[in-house]
Amino acid sequence: MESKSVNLIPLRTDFTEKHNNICIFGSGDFGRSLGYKMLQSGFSVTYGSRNPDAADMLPRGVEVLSHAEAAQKSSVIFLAVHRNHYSFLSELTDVLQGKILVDVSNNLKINQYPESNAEYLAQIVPGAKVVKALNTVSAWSLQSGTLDANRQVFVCSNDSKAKRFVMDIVRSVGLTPQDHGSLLAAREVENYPLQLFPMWRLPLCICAGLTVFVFLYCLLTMVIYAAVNDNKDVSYYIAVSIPNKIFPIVSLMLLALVYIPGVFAAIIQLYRGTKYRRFPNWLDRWMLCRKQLGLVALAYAFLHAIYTLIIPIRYFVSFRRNNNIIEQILTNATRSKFALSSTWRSDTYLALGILGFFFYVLLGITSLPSVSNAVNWREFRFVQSKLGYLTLLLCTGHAMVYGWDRFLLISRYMWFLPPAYTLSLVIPCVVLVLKLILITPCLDKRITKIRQGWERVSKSQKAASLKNGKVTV
Ligand SMILES: NC(=O)C1=CN([C@@H]2O[C@H](COP(=O)(O)OP(=O)(O)OC[C@H]3O[C@@H](n4cnc5c(N)ncnc54)[C@H](OP(=O)(O)O)[C@@H]3O)[C@@H](O)[C@H]2O)C=CC1
Ligand SMILES: [Cu+2]
Repeated sequence: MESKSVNLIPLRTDFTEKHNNICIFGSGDFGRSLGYKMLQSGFSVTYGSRNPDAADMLPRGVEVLSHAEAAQKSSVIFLAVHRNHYSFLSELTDVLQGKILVDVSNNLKINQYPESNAEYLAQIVPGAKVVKALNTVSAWSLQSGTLDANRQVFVCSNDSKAKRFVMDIVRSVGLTPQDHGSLLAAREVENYPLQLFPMWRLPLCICAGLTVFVFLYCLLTMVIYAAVNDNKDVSYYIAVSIPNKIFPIVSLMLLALVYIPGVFAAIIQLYRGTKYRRFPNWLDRWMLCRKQLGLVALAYAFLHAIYTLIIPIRYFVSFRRNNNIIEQILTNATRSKFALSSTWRSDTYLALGILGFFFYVLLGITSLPSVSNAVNWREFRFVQSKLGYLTLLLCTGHAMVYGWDRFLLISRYMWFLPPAYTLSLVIPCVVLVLKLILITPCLDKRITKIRQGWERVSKSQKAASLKNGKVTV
């Protein structure tokens, strides 16, 4: 509600008469919504259209003229026309001389043309000051006012004055302009709306790959093995039992994958003796998608928690339990005594799971922009690193106590394959052991020094600098 009232008040009042009039070429969806928004914000709007008389769906209170007439009414023209129709502008080069021409266009594919639409426009109308803006805002959100998700407007131009002017207009309609530099950046800006979750692709692919792998592993060792060896049909495991193995196993693997690149980075820096050299590309990409990896891991942990809660109400579980009791009554036998060690084991396993899940959720919450913006850098690092490792430790402990000594029992190896839970322990154990080594005082001190800018000078570098007469410390 508040955002709407802000949108209605012009934030800048020093526009002159001519500046206060905005010209829009094109009376289509975007042109219409933009005009509506401009009117709301206190600007007067003139449309340039091929058929001024036929443009009857435009907001009330606007003027509709031919392109040439409309252009004369304002010093800034928003071009709400698709790129493949820009050719009509070549006849208007005289009237567009010195005008600010705002390119709002998008393409259908990433890097569809050799040059950006804005650069192409600058070639067609060389006398105009071309500014790229507003292409990341949809016509629908402009008109309906649901701009909360995409308030940011990237603006770029070779003319800094024109760029500032357009940024002021953008601000006046309640959006947040972001200076993206020269027109060279237009290509990148035009690609933004076409990208589909770019940071999520790698984490989702890794997650999908691991899910398929663990599913096949469980299918083989649980369902197919039982069918082949014991002639038993346990295919119903596919609905709940196997997913409840996949979710915790993949979740723990993904959580470990969040922390392993940090460990690799520290090892690389220690080996190189400097932080002033780029990491390999694969490591950079991996580091950048850690948050997404963590969130996918959290989603799987959630599913594991829900699947675990429904275990007591499953038919097959209650059937087995009741059958066991009935059998004991009929044979008048007590099969098992209360085992203290098993009680400890199961309680520890559950407690570690609950605590691990709690910190998991806490990590997820602190990665939300609204929360991470409210904490300083040190607090953020504390939560993401220290609490992150604590979560990994608790969850690894949870999986270890769950499995206990099962990995030692040969009867648990189906076709020589270890029990599925052991798969989840490999990466976390590697990460935790490496981290333990890295936090030993001698290595920790060295890494801290490197991260503060210290560099190890190699013998050859020393010799070279001595040769050049330089003194190195
Ligand atoms: N729709 C959206 O949500 C968004 C659109 N954009 C961009 O805004 C621009 C306009 O999109 P949109 O409004 O959806 O498209 P429309 O097809 O709805 O409108 C385009 C307008 O361009 C004009 N036009 C069509 N053909 C020609 C031609 N041969 N010569 C001159 N003018 C012509 C017409 O206006 P008239 O009849 O008055 O001349 C027409 O209404 C595009 O570049 C698009 O990429 C950017 C962000 C979001
Ligand atoms: Cu669990």
